[in-house]
Amino acid sequence: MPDHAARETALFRPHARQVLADDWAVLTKHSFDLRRRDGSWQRLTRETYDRGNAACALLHDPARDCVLLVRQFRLPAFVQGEAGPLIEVPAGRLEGAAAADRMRAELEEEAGVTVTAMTHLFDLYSSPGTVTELQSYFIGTYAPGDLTGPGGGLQDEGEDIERLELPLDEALGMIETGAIRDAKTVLLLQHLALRLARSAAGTP
Ligand SMILES: Nc1nc2c(ncn2[C@@H]2O[C@H](COP(=O)(O)OP(=O)(O)O[C@H]3O[C@H](CO)[C@@H](O)[C@H](O)[C@@H]3O)[C@@H](O)[C@H]2O)c(=O)[nH]1
Ligand SMILES: [Mg+2]
Repeated sequence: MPDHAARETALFRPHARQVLADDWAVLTKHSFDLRRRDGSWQRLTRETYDRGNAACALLHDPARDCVLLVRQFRLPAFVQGEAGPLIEVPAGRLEGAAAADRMRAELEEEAGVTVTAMTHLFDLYSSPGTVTELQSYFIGTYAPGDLTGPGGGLQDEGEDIERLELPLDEALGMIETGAIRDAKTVLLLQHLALRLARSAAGTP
């Protein structure tokens, strides 16, 4: 990733940087001057957590009107009080690869699906107050014959991922009850519902 935090702009003047942790991801404390809207400069410190960029994808089977999701244990959600594993769309870190290529590989690894038709929607910040991550969102279709592998994730990386196929309406209902509360998953399910409603109404 280019080092934009070292760059002086009309808004931002870097002052000092300290790496607080450099292990799984990099936690950095930045000191910088920020130009306020009245033209004055203010010295600030902020921390960034850099775990690279990521991609996520929602696959829909139009014939059965169901979606392909995964369920896995997430420690940060458990720390927050989540009782069990989280239901999510397949997703993964890019590790330097192109987003579409990495996403196809993640779909194989996590959900055992070989995807043919997939469209890039947009790139969104996951949590821009803290995390540098930009996440590429994809949507696509699949059929039962595309479920060619076992999925499950990489055991030697500690992954134990369950594949779920749910009717779209049931998945949308699970957002209302709180059974699905991973933000990227909610966003993609609602995006799909909106797309299908617009296409049924003949709206482009
Ligand atoms: N050793 C170690 N491994 C970690 C750590 N954090 C995560 N891992 C492991 O690293 C792997 C990363 O798997 P990916 O599939 O590449 O990423 P992801 O965790 O699914 O990330 C996606 O989903 C997250 C949850 O919604 C998102 O936060 C993230 O942005 C991304 O979309 C997983 O095996 C995970 O357990 C850590 O601190 N240390
Ligand atoms: Mg993953």
